[in-house]
Amino acid sequence: MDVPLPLLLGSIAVSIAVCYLIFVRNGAAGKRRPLPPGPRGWPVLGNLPQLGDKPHQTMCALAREYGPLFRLRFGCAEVVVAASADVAAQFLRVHDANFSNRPPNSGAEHVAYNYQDLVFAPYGARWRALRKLCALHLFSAKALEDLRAVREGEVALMVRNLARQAAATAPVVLGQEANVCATNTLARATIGRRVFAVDGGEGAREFKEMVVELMQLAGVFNVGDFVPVLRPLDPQGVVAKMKRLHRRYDDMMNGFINERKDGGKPDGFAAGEHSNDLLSVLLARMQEEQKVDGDGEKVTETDIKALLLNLFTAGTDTTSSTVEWALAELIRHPDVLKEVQHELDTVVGKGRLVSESDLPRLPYLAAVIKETFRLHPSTPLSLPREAAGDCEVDGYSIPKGTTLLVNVWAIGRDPAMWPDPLEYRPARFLPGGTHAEVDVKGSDFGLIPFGAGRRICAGLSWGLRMVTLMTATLLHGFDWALANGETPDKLNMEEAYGLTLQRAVPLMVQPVPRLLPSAYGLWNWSSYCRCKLR
Ligand code: HEM
Repeated sequence: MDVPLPLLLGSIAVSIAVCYLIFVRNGAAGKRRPLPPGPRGWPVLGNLPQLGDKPHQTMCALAREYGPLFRLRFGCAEVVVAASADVAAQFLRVHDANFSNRPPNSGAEHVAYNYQDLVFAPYGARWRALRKLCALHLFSAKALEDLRAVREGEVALMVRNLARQAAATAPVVLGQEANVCATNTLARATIGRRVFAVDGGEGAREFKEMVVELMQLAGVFNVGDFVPVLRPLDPQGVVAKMKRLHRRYDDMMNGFINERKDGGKPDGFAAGEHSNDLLSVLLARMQEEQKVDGDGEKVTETDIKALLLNLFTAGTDTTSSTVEWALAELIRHPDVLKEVQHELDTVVGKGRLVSESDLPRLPYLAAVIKETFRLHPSTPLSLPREAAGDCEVDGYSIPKGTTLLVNVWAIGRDPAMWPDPLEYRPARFLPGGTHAEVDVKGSDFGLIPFGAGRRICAGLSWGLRMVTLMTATLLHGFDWALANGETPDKLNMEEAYGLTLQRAVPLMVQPVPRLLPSAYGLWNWSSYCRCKLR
């Protein structure tokens, strides 16, 4: 974009003045206690240019230099980064009430219906009501149990589809298969039907790309969010992309709602199956003119679209990319794969697929899932929080308005917490291991892939159940060979940064069925034998 020089210079001058005023104010506040240490930043932009293309890794390195609580400046915004379990616990347990809001950002404004969603809703009655709605209809113990057959059915469908593909020579893009499964499962629970054909197709690829694009855009530290006068200029083009993406999501959400209003269904999809799926409940509330929080505004179509958007974006790629990382780690660690398959064969046998009722009897599998979350948390910097008031943490002043980033990725690799932190070793979570009692549900701050405190992931119970069931079923159902002549020791494990942690190179595999054909619902022995013999 061409920006006239006088306008640019004027903008920078105003930015310097605004930032200076903020520093003077924060300097006065900081007299009581020092601000946390941190690297010196650039004029105006602060530390933004130093973040690199993988900010969670840069911030991990900075923690080694400045300690587990350090300070950055993004334009005019004060930022603190928590990079140890102890410091994270200070923020998310001791001071959680003070950090229960999210800072303003262009993603919430331009994609998430101007903060009308759940993820970015200000902490208060409306946020509470939205969480309650989700808990009641999707994530409570009862709702989870009611929807168990949906999850098991969709996972079985994915596995059957993979068993069919195993007879072909084309490699499978595992993340894509897992994404179709995660998305269809969530869709059946929320809008009462699948959104993709089981083998995915173009629509599924497009949807995954949309979620990945959203996560990439949300992961960009947008200069316009931090240097107010540069905001209208949108120097990185992020806002323009967000607006375009929002229109595509909005079309999709309108499609879901209009189809339900018309009582119809698009070609090729099963009719709606739940008269009490989340969409039905929300539409009924809208028609009855009920209020979201019993007190504020009535439920509107925008509320419904914003909530569905949250669920479809926060709940799909997070789940499928964790499954993809798990499979990649197990392909690299055949001894661990053998151990987990032995456990699965012993508990489940070879004549059927894994069911959710098997999961409590699979401790080694549970350890595999924890170890995967430790090394590959799907949101490496969690979601940001904002200080509602001044507070003190670890002897440092944290002024009101400071943005908090919790480096979940760095905490999972902290050598002070985890012996041999870079080694994939699930046994550390088994009885007798160094971390036998640790779980991922927000009370052990060394392992918080779902965050912690009041704003902990709303879909934790669903996400954890899906990741565990999908991984278990894939490991039980197949042996895995890498495609394209790749060898396990050379498998590329690089990360591509976004708000969620994608693999830089998607995992391409050849599944080789290892159960009786009837377990997959396959009765065609010839196609089964062909894939067994390859
Ligand atoms: C592997 C799966 C998942 C991971 C690792 C994950 C991780 C996270 C994290 C780190 C946060 C921020 C928590 C914080 O601020 O402390 C979050 C928030 C959230 N997640 Fe998840 N998530 C997953 C699956 C899901 C699913 C399946 C859904 C819904 C279908 C979901 C919906 C949400 C929502 C609505 C929030 C915002 C909560 C709030 O602001 O109150 N997530 N998630």
